Amino acid sequence: MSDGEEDTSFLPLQTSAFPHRLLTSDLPNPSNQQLLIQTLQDKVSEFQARLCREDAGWGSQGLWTPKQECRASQLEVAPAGGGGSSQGPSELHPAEQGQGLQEGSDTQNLSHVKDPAQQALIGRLRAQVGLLEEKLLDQTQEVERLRAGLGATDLEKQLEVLVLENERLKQELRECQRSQEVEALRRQLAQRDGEVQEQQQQLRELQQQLEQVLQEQGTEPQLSQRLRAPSRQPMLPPQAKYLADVGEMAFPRHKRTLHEVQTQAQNQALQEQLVVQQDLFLELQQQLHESQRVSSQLCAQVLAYEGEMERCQGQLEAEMQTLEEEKNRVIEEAFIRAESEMKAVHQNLAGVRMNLLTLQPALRTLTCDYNCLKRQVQDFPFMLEKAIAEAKQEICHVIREVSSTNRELLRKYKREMNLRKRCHDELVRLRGNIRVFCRVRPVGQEAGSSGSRSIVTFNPDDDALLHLANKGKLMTFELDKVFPPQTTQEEVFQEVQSLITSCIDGYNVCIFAYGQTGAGKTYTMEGVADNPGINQRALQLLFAEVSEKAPDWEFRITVSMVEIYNETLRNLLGDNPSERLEIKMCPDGSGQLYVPGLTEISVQSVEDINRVFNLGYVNRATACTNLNEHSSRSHALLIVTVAGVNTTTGHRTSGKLNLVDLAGSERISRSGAEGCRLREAQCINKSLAALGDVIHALRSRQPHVPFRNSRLTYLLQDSLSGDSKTLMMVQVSPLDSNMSESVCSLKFAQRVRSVELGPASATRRPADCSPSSASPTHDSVELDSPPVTPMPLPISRISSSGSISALAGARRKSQPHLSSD
Ligand SMILES: Nc1ncnc2c1ncn2[C@@H]1O[C@H](COP(=O)(O)OP(=O)(O)OP(=O)(O)O)[C@@H](O)[C@H]1O
Repeated sequence: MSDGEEDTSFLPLQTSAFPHRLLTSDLPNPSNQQLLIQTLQDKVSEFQARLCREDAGWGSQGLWTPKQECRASQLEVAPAGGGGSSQGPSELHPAEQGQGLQEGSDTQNLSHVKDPAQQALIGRLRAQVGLLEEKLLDQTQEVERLRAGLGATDLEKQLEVLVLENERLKQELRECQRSQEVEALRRQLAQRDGEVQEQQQQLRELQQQLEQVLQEQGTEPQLSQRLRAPSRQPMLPPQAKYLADVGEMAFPRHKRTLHEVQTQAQNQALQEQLVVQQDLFLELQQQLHESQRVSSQLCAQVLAYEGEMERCQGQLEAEMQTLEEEKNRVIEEAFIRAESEMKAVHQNLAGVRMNLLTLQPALRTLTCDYNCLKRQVQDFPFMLEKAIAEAKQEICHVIREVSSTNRELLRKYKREMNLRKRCHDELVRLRGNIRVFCRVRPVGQEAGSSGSRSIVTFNPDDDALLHLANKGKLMTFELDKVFPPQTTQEEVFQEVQSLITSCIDGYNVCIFAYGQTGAGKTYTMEGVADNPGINQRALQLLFAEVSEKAPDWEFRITVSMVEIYNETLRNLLGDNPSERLEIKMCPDGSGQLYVPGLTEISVQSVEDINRVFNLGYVNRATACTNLNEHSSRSHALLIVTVAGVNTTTGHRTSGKLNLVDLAGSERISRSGAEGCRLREAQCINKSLAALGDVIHALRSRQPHVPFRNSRLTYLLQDSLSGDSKTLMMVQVSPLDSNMSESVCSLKFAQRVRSVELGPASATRRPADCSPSSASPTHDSVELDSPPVTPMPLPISRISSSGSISALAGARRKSQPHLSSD
């Protein structure tokens, strides 16, 4: 070792931080620590044992050299600095060193160690090791306790893996180092042992030689002899041999010199051996440095692992702290929540208790009710049987009462019906069986109306008055009802529907539309497609009334369509519309009239009516070239027969509704007609005049009614006589261009209506009328014919069944249709 080089191989272990930190660290596996400590202790012990052996070897020779003293002083003073080697031989005696060993450490099991300093050092180390082992055990138990309390976490698992890895690396390192060191130490030990033995042998031989030389100083011959026998001193160095030779020559003078030389030679040899030992010692020191360096590395690793473990433990503790705080917080929240819930539950419980207390009386009441009901249920079959029997008796009694009441009601109903009919008859009688209405058509829709103005005015306070401005004079006409131009078809029909329904009761009814051409007769009777007139509405009303009376009454409604042109009667629903029909006396001697060949078609719905009207208009069109012209000059009759039977009483009724669209009432002088037109006009005027005469005669209760003056009145004889009801609808144009015709029409209406009504005659119902009354039998009966008692005219004694399905597709444009709705 050179001066200034710091030898730390013999630093006291208690001053090093390594063992303390190693043992006080929180290593998870104490067995690893113990193993490491044990390894270090073994190394120290082995090194100490080797030193002891060396010391023992030196001590056995009884020699103490300054070098040995110097090494001992280095063991003690090395921590103070690196000048141990330069301080020279220590003043400390070996005996004092042994005393220090006994005072400073446990000398147990250290008897083999001669060096007291080493013994003290080892004792202190062992004491530290024992102290640290106790600390380590405590730490290990603390770690185990924490681990048991926390359970395995990810951090702990990671720590365990690191520890296992650390242990494995340490083990490998220890095994490697131990095997290398043990091997090296063994070799060194063996070498040192050999060298020591060889040196001891040489020393023993030198001592023997020295003793012999000393003995020979007293015994020259023995010395000379020994000096002459070089073969016996083969180990003497050449200098000694040379000195022996010189001694032999100058023995007395060089005896002392020889002794000195030999001593020097021996010292030199010992010096050389000491140098070798020092080299060996330096080598061992280097090995110890190497071992300490490895130990330092291991300590660094252990420190790193300790840091890692401390960090992990810190994290673990922080996590535990966080979990603990979280647990406390959750427990506190749960406690608060549980308290509030408990409070709510207590409140609910209190409410439930209150409800329970409240419900108990109700429960008792319900229990009583239940028991009562139970008894009632048990008694129910008997009560039910009894109640059923009573109910049956009561029902039978009620049925009997209802039957008697029904009979009484039926009787009252019949009486009321008769009373109603009598009242109606009385009303009609008071109002007159013949009524005259006037309808003024609107301006602007008449042919040739341009430049003309209205001359008709109305009285807003009296709907029976009509004023006509004629050449500066205001003519006033009084009728039963005046319809101004704005009157709708529905309003007109409402005024006539009472007449129509009376035919269901067995009355005969005639409704005439009278007026000049274009005054609106056809519009009033037939109407237009989207606004039907009286014909369609009358049939629709009849259907409604008949259905209302069902099932007490069964009705059959039949229709016939007839045209009278130039006093010729034609069947519009027959197969041959051109065929002329005749009005004949019934051959059974009843005196009733009938029209042989007149077609009657039974209708039951709106669709049937439309088909009948189509057929009538088609047949009317085929009989003439110009339908419009022809229609203005012919009378069109729609004859509706309503026959009913009471399903209860068997009472029968039969009424006839005649809806007549008369021909235009123009004067011949105005039209200037000639030839055929003149004959047409003559026929029209004749029939219209005959109609006026008949109505006048009927209204004035004349004993003779000239029915036979025209085909029209003759055909309608049964519907005009007796208690039949007649309505004359006079159509008037309001234009001044039609002034004269309007005046004529209104005068005709006035003449018909102005007849004074006579005392009420004993009218008879058609069903009650006796057909035996005398009636004119000749067609040429004039107005002065003897009075006749009106009687019904049986029109269709022989009727051909009309085929509705054979209707042609052609249809007159103005033909209105009833809606099936
Ligand atoms: N009140 C009314 N409202 C609206 N239009 C009417 C009215 N009266 C008549 N008309 C119209 O006047 C025209 C002639 O009427 P309509 O054919 O009914 O006369 P008419 O008296 O029957 O003639 P004709 O004697 O030639 O048959 C028709 O187009 C008809 O639609």
